[in-house]
Amino acid sequence: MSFVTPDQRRRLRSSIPWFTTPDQTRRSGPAPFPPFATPRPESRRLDLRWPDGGVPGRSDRDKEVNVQVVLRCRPFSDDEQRLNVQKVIICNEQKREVTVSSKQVDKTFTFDKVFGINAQQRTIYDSAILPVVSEVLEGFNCTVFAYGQTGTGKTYTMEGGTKSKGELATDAGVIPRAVRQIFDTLEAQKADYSVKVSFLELYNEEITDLLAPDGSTRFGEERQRRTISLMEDGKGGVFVRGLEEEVVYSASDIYSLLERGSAKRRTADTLLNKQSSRSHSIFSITVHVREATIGGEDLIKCGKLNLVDLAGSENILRSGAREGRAREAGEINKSLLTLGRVITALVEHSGHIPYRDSKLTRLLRESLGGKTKTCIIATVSPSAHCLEETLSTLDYAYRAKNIRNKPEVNQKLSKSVLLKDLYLEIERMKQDVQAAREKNGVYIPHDRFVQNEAEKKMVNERVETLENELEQWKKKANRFEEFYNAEKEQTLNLRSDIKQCRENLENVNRAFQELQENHRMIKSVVKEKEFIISKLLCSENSLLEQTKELRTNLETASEDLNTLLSKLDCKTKLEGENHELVLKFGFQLDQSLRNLHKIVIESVSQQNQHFKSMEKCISSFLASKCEATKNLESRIGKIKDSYSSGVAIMKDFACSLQQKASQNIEHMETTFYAQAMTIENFLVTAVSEAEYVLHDIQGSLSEHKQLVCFSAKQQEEGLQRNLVSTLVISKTMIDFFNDFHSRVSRLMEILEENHRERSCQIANFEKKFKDDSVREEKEALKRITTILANLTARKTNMVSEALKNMSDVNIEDKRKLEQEMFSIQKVSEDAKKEWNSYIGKVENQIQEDTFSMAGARGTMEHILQDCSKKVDDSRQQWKNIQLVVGHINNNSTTEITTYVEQSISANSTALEEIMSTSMSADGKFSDGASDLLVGVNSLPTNMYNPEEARYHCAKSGIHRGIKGTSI
Ligand SMILES: Nc1ncnc2c1ncn2[C@@H]1O[C@H](COP(=O)(O)OP(=O)(O)OP(=O)(O)O)[C@@H](O)[C@H]1O
Repeated sequence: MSFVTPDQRRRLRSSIPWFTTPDQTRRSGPAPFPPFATPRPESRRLDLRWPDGGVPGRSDRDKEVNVQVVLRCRPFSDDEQRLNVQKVIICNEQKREVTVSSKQVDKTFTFDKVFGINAQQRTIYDSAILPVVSEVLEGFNCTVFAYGQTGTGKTYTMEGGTKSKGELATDAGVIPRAVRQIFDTLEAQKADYSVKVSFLELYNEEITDLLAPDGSTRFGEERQRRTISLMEDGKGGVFVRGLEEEVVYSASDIYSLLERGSAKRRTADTLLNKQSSRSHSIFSITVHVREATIGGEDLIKCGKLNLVDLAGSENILRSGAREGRAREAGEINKSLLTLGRVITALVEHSGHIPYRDSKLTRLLRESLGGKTKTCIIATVSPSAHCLEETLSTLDYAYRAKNIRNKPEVNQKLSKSVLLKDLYLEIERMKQDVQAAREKNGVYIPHDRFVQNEAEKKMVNERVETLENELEQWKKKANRFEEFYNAEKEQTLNLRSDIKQCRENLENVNRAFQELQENHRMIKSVVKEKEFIISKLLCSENSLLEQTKELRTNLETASEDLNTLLSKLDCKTKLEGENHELVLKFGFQLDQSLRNLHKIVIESVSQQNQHFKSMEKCISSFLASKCEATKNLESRIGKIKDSYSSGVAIMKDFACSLQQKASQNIEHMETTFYAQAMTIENFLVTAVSEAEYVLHDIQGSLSEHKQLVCFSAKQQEEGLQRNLVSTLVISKTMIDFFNDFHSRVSRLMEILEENHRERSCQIANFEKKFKDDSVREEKEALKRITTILANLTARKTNMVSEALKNMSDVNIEDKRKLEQEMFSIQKVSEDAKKEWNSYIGKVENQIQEDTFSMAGARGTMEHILQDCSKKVDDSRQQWKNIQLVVGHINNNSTTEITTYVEQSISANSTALEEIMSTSMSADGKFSDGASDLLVGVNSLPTNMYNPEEARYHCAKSGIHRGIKGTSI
């Protein structure tokens, strides 16, 4: 291999992949790697080795690491000191905490490292950046970027204060220190290496090459500011087409390039920073290190360090930016905003990360969530004036801590591939030189060239845009395809799951429906029972009401009866009064008769006197007088007879009335007694019937209760059985899984053991091989030709022996694995069998349960029918009772009314009879009295002779009768 010497230093113009691995570089453009340019041409064996001695290991690939975030607080500027600005930032480097403390806020943030105002550049570099640069030399791609408000020391941190080409100044920043570390390490390792650098600026979304040659030609300025384009590499990465990489041979080379590039950076004087960077800059150092392998072929290890100095976020008002500067600041803020959105999306694991929204995020894509190791240096000001921006920076940085990258070691390249690329590049350059020398290229006027260039640029841009779009579409299509496939797979899985679920659901639904049905039935039965009971209670209540009503009616009837009895009493009283009246009348009559008798005696005595005086005179008239007396006597007898007959009639009538009334009362009493008895009997019957019905209902209820209890018990038993079987099966499953787990862990142990054994064997083999190689090399020096054959044979034997051993081990492993698999299969089979038996058991159980439930349902239906029939019967009975009670009530009312009416009419008839009898007696009496008066009056008063009358009386016996009456 021929190395290029320092005097062959030249610029390599290439299409440089951005933040990508060398294999991607190879694909993207011709001859991307410089020849090895170590200023020590002698070839040496390298001491540098990959940790795993080869391609990056699986563990490397899978390992995710968080983005490291370092916070730095700058000291007060002179102006701030002069104005005595309040300090709001307190840094605790030990605790790695930074506290923002002011009147408005008091907030503490923790970072991976925290550096206060007194932190030196060297301290920061040694503790935060040095490990990162070491990783670059191990073959990783690493990025360090500074982020913060304008004027907080990003450029100071990255580049440093004073620039010196020789020794590092104390305030030298990250870039010069990293360059120094890289060269020092490589030199110390005496490695064959090549280092190249690039320096680009991103200003207003345009990329310019800061290392492009100065305006040596008249188109210099134009070339200097010529924008270059960012291209997609088709594998998710980007590369900057036309960015020049400068091969460097020493640290001082880089310093001068850095100085040159920095001088070209767009800066401006703002209120917050006298030399404020108005663009983002990316300084990249790519290191290639050659290392020899066992096979003798050289491999090239590659690492890349990207040092990013972002333009400061700024408050346009406070930075005093106007017009162009304000637009510029707007662009800066926009790209930083996109960076913020990317960080947020990464932290929140959003499906879409908006990398494509700005060129800055496209360039930093691999550093944020990619395969690069990243360290962010967040810079803040201690000043209270910057509180808002400081908080925003701290929030931003704090969120960025959660971004996880998957760093991967770059794949090593073989020397031959590298050489091929270099030859191609040399060939292309030769052709260029030849064309220039022979002047057989294309020569056109400058204006046309500028025009053509402009057109080319436009076309390029258009192509780039179209390529981007195409790439995007392709990506989208891929995404959709992936999504479609995933969806398809998921749909299939889901379908089978759904099928399974449906089956399960159907089973569960069936069981649930059955249970629901049973529950519903039981509920309805209970409801019906409740309804029946409530109805019975209602009817009982209404019966009680009716009974009460009946009692009230009876009471009313008995009151009526009492009234009737009192009326009868009245009537009896009236009759008594009548009797008294009759007696009085008889007494008065007697009195009258006595009076009459007296009068008659007086008359007789007078007549006797007359008789005596006129005995002689009226003796002639005695005959007539005797006749008249006889008539009178007969009339008096008649009156006496009629009077006594009247009294007897009255007495008979009163007796008959008395008899009738007592008969009536007796009749009524018997009727009422009979009615009361009927009602009582009826009530007794009704109550006994009701009791019977209630007893029946209670019986059926208790029957139901028993049945429900029985079915519940049966269900409980079934569930218990299910539970037991579930427990058994779960225990079996747990046992199975435990067994499975123990077997798997045993398998793992065996595998690990095998792995260890194999590693051990390999290491032994390697060691042995090395020892043998050294020994054999020594021997080979002596007996190169003869021993070479033996050596080869021995090596072959050794290799075959080792291979045999390995294959034996493999066979053994396979056997063990097969054994384990067999046992696992057996366990699975057992589990399957148990599961099937369990399913059978469960099915039988369910069938039994279903059968018993059907039986219970039939019985319940039967009982319900009985119950409803009984309820109908009882309803009918109660209706009958109602009718009978109504009938009895009506009858008794009618009978009582009739009796009362009859009694009233009988009473009135009796009264009428009494009246008529009394009147007829009166008439007869008055007739007799008048007759008597007439007879008395008809007697001759002048001829009355008492002697004659006495004579006549004596003759007729009247005198005796009168005397007897008076006695
Ligand atoms: N840690 C520090 N020690 C001493 N001086 C510092 C420190 N940090 C920053 N400075 C000074 O502060 C000023 C602004 O720093 P610098 O230009 O690096 O800020 P910046 O963040 O890059 O600003 P911008 O975003 O505007 O470019 C400089 O004069 C610099 O020397």
